[in-house]
Amino acid sequence: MLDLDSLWGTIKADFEKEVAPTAFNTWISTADPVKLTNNRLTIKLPSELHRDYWQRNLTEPLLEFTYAATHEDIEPVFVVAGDEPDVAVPSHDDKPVTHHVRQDAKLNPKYTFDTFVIGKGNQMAHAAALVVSEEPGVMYNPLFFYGGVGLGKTHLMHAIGNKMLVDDADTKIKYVTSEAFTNDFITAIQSKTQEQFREEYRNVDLLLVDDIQFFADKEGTQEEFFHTFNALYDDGKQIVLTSDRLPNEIPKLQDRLVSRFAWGLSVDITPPDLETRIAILRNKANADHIDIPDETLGYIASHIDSNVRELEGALSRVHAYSKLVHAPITTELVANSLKSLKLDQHSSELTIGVIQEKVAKFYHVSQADLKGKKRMKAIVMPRQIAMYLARELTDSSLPKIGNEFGGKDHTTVIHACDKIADALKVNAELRSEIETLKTELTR
Ligand SMILES: Nc1ncnc2c1ncn2[C@@H]1O[C@H](COP(=O)(O)OP(=O)(O)OP(=O)(O)O)[C@@H](O)[C@H]1O
Repeated sequence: MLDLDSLWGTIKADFEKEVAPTAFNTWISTADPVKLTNNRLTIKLPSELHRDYWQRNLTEPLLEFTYAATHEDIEPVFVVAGDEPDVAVPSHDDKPVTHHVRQDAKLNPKYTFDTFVIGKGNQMAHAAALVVSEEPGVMYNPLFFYGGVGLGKTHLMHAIGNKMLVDDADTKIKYVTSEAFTNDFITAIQSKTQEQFREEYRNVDLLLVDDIQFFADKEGTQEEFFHTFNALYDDGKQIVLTSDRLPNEIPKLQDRLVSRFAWGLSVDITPPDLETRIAILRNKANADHIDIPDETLGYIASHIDSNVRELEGALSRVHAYSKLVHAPITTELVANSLKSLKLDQHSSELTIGVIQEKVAKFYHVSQADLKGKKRMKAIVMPRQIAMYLARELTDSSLPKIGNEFGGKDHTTVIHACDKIADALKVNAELRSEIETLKTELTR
């Protein structure tokens, strides 16, 4: 995330291109960004009139510009100079304790239970999250969410934290991705501040670690995490983890971690069905004040069935497009612009069969061999490449991919993907072959 000054510099430059010079001097130059915390950007304005103007006319472009600069949803908070005690930039000494806590937590305020749409694929995960937020450290510890990308694992994780903060603003929460944990740990070693690191990670009521599949292969980090886990667990503190797969499917994850993760509850999230996708779109449209008929929401939802992130992106593009062409959103408008709205890139157009055909031809093997059981290298490698590409380029689940390769188990697919991912790191020739295949397949 950019710092406040750089972010504001980018926003101002964007506004400068967008509005007339007089308007720029009147409204933009007089605005003073005072803080950026928890995805809330506080902007101090000289008068009520300025605030009204920003709220009515400048919020929409501001949201667009902040999103373009940060790839995050930043909520603007407008305060009028002199009105608001919170306006002054607090010195480190007078910051309320809760600010430290919230800032550390780095929770997205929009990821709450209220904004989460419950459907068949996430019902169980939602229920478990709710229980944990009400009675942390008691029932399901650790709580482990797993499933494909963009299906709401992070959202639910933050919802637990946000709920706990509502119940008690002093709750100490730490949210990190496994990569951030690893980086913090390495920095601590380099700067000899391990004590501080431990203090920071073990002195919390709730620890949220996202995407722990990236702990694979990281021996030292796993060791440290093991001790962090034990310290928190023994203290009755809640731990919530997410991953794209079950702990025992994460390669090179120490057995003692796998077994500890199994102490609590592991629950998967699967892609939403059509009704849930429509409900998610409806919620998002309402939240963002986008005027769109139900029929059109249904139309979009039927085109995007991969994940919720894609779904939200599609709605934003449709919204931006309707503003660009100064036309209300209708099914006709969307249907006529499928290409420019990137809604026709339905990933199911690229089937696993097509990938198999292309890979077989490229490596001079038969498609039947790719689906078969032969173990010689000349066949195993193309088979693994085809599985890898199926995982990368389609939205098919692991079991579905396994199925299309002659009924193989999903762990075989995971193994193949990991093998190729590892080989790609060291094998330049393979990198170029896969690039060529990808280009041909996505053309
Ligand atoms: N059921 C839902 N209701 C409302 N919004 C949802 C739901 N599921 C996901 N989303 C939204 O979809 C987007 C992607 O979700 P999220 O980041 O939680 O996915 P994820 O499973 O953590 O993916 P990744 O593995 O890529 O990190 C977020 O904006 C989130 O708010």
